[in-house]
Amino acid sequence: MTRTPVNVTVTGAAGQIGYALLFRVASGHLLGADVPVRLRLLEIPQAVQAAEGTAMELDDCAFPLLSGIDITDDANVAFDGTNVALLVGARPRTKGMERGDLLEANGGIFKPQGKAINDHAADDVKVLVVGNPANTNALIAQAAAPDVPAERFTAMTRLDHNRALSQLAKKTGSTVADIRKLTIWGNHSATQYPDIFHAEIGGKNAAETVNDEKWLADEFIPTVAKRGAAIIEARGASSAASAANAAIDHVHTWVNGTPEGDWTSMGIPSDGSYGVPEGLISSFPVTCANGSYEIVQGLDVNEFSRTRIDASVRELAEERDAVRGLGLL
Ligand SMILES: NC(=O)c1ccc[n+]([C@@H]2O[C@H](COP(=O)([O-])OP(=O)(O)OC[C@H]3O[C@@H](n4cnc5c(N)ncnc54)[C@H](O)[C@@H]3O)[C@@H](O)[C@H]2O)c1
Ligand SMILES: O=C(O)C[C@H](O)C(=O)O
Repeated sequence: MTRTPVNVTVTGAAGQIGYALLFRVASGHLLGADVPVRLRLLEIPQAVQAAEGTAMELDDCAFPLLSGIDITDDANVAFDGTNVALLVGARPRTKGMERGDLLEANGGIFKPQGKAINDHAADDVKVLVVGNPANTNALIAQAAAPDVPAERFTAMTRLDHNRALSQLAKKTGSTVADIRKLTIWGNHSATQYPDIFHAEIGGKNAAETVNDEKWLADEFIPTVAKRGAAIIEARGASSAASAANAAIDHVHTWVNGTPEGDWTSMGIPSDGSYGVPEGLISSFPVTCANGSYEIVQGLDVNEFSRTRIDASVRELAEERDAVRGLGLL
């Protein structure tokens, strides 16, 4: 193998999502079937041994693209030279909690990790925050990394995007492959807004095809927004395989681009577009090309959408103020 391996750091490597994620990173699904990777696994000291067990299994898969695995409990080591950082390690919520309830428990993880990324990561580092509350944790990490361009810090709303695709396909008797230009706006929380007004199904406008505002307001939006809680209720544990899959999708699209005529949803630092205050990490419709993303501009936002986007953005501002109060920003 002649190509230099890409360093991929995964935090929380011994957790549920870590277990579903690492094998796909190592087999080429994250970056491409011709891109060798070196894995850097970060865990808390008590879970290092479990991460070593996973590393043994990774070895046993004999993945041709996997050039090595390092395991550490030191963030400065884990992020040394990292090109892609997947920040998964954080506590998941349990039944009855909202993701925002994790702010205090998890927020403290992301400031030192942001600093370690600032001080040690490769110049081209791309960061995806999965640990909840993902948007605000990404904001904390980004604020602690002033030397890294802010736009490299992103939060995962691709799971919400994928959930919305599936719900819309079911409702309309289409397949997810028929659907384009769906958007998740705002926070990865119960206030998020899955928007089908610009989406297309087989080239036709999705909202017109559905033609059922009651379904949109009372079924589609709450089903997507509360899917995480429904999974916790049913499984007794938060989503893991679908979350890992969405993390793979997020980074793969960021690196390899969105298909012509489509876009995706990513939590990214706002540049003020669509009235979202600059700096908040909010989900937007984006296109990706050449390893960068751009917000899709010029979409007409109707009143139904405006109210919902504003509510979710308000929550993001409140979360930002709360972590500022905790000294994390
Ligand atoms: N954004 C999303 O769409 C989405 C989807 C699913 C889950 N999540 C979130 O992802 C996070 C992880 O979920 P999980 O199911 O894998 O949880 P888990 O409890 O199974 O695993 C978390 C792992 O993180 C480790 N960890 C804790 N603190 C750490 C630190 N400072 N550094 C490194 N590792 C650390 C723990 O030891 C544990 O192994 C949760 O916060 C969950 O809510 C987000
Ligand atoms: O809902 C959760 O707490 C886990 C995750 O964010 C999800 O959306 O499944």
